[in-house]
Amino acid sequence: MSIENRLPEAYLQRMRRELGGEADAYEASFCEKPFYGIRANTAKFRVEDMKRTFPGQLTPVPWAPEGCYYPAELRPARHPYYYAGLYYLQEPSAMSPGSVLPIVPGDRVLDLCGAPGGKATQLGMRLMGSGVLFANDISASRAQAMLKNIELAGIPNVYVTAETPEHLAENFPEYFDKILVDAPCSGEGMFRREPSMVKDWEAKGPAYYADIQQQILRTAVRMLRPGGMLLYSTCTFSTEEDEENVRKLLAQDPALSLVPIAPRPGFSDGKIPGTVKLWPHKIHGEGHFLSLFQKAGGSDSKEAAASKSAKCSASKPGRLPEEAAAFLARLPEKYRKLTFLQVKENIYLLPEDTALRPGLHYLRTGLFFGALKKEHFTPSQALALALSAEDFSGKVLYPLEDERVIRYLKGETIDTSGAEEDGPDGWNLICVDRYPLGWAKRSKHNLKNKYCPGWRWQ
Ligand SMILES: C[S@@+](CC[C@H](N)C(=O)[O-])C[C@H]1O[C@@H](n2cnc3c(N)ncnc32)[C@H](O)[C@@H]1O
Repeated sequence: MSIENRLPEAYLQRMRRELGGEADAYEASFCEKPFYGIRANTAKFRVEDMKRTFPGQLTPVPWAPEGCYYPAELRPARHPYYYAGLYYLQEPSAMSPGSVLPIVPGDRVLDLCGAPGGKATQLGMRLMGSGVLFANDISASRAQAMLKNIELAGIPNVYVTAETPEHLAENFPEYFDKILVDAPCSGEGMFRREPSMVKDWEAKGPAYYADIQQQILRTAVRMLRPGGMLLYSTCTFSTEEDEENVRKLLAQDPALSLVPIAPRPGFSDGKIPGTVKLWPHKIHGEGHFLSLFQKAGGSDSKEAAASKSAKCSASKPGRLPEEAAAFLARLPEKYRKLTFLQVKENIYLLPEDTALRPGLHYLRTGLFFGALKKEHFTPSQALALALSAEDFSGKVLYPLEDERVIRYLKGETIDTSGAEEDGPDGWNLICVDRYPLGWAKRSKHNLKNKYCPGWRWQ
């Protein structure tokens, strides 16, 4: 199909005007096939191990140290390591915002427009279990999809909410150290990969999104602590949505300054120095825009922000029911010292920052530890993926090539009679190599499958 038939006339005219001598290269990029990206979950799995898993098949994404390209025929989602949450499949350019925002363990991080969670899982992994990730999306159904990705990635220190930015801001004034606003946009950078975005562009256009983005950004800034940093990204090229929004935000809030993003291979300058554009005709990836801000006044420390919000923290919990307490006693100390929250039969282990606020729509409050049914405790799928094999004494380690790995992922009961891994009855963590997949309950010579039914290998 010709480029004129694929893209709206008004869009083509604008791009030809703006890109000048590069317009032909931009249009020619629509003949290329999309690029596929895989990002190591470095909280569990090193990039070198990922490369060894797919020998000779992965090549580095130049701007994202944890990212690689893979050939379409590889199908890494049909591999048991995918079910162990060891990597995430992500469009290569979409790896840039989560890699540029300078997250350090211990940070309070907000991903305000987070679903389906590509960047949220990246931010969460960079926290390495310390600090807290708030993963939010205005849409509850999209936030639900994000929750699954976060659980699969094994991120324990997380709150997942489905909230308006305004409602969050009322509850978390100047609370976060780092905020990502990966805003809804007109999607021009995705036209090659997702032609359906073209229809949305024709129906709404950049101006519609620019207003929403400005509103989201202003609200996000209210939640940024003095000294904190905010990354604003879109997957569009329109100046109205990108640089104009940067200018408006800087003009309306004197406390904000633009932090120049350090050059990386593949990064081109935006129209404002220090901002970044990724262009599909210059890189192997789709279009993106990035800008980084800092709020003045870093003297207001994290501790001060903590005391400001301490009055809203969770109330002191009661005692854990006996079976759940016995199970918790088998976990490492870092889990045992967490505050727990029981909501009906479900028990959650709250991040050190017990940032619960009444009236917010939480889909997840911390690590889902497990459920109690008639006093009996069942550990959760999320807990299995947050643990490492060393964290739990009762476990079965199957090598990758063992056919029982796929049988376990399909939900089958595994007969262990005569097998050397027979052990005491009770809960066992089933692992592929040394990476947890889920739970099974051993009874005599059977491992009764407790793998989450919705997650099964199809
Ligand atoms: C570009 S997508 C985010 C992609 C996501 N960051 C990722 O990497 O997977 C934008 C998201 O913003 C959400 N959204 C739209 N309007 C919003 C608003 N006013 N506040 C918060 N999120 C919003 C949409 O539901 C959508 O999931």
